[in-house]
Amino acid sequence: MTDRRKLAAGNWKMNGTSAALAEIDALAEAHPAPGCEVLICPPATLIHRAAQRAQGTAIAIGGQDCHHEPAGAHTGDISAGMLTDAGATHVILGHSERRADHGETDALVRAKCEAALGAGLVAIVCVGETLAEREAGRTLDVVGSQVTGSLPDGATAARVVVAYEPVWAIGTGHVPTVEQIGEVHGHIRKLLLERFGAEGAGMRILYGGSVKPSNAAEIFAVADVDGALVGGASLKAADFSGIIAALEAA
Ligand SMILES: O=C(CO)COP(=O)(O)O
Repeated sequence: MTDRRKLAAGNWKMNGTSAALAEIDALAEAHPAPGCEVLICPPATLIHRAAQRAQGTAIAIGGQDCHHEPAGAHTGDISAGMLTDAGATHVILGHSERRADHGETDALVRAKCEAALGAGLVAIVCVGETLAEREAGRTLDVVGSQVTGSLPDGATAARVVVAYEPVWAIGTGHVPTVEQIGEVHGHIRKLLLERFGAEGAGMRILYGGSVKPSNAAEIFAVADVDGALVGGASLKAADFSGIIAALEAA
């Protein structure tokens, strides 16, 4: 058995100003010694202050994207080194919203992942099919090629996490069945094992898409689900707390 430490990751997306930092305080108070890793990825404007607030707590702070180059003429972008400088330890890469809104390809996500690893960050690489792709029976092909194309050769269990987020489940309240989640997570695990061997056995695979306190326990009971990447339900400490509790109990 490979020991994979479970991870509850919150993706605040483009939500939150200064007042939202109080949620981090509340979360830290509710979980002084959680039985899983807890990560909050606030918008870039809050990373530095969030990291300061989280100091001395069990909560890690991450970014939601980084550029693939270390510095240069890239207006509006943020490098991996800037994230670590601001206090981040993790970064989400290749989220479907970035793939859709910013045209991010697997090759670009892979380059970003290399940059993140080079800066000492843990990279959470997102993959997932659209509804049309699922209905066409292409889910495993699509997710498989995203995993293959987005992960760099040097990926290790300690530094790379995969997040399976079906696009049609994000923010919709629609959740795949536990069988569907298990099928995709099992396929991702097989690909990771084939390519990375023991490192692939140790890599965490998170599920994301409409995870709530009410459905978290049944999702966490699925084989090869090592935690969650949570959007809406991570914005309020009370909701995220319920998901953390379900993961601790899993
Ligand atoms: O995209 C997600 C996390 O990255 C999931 O978002 P929701 O939890 O709001 O569906």
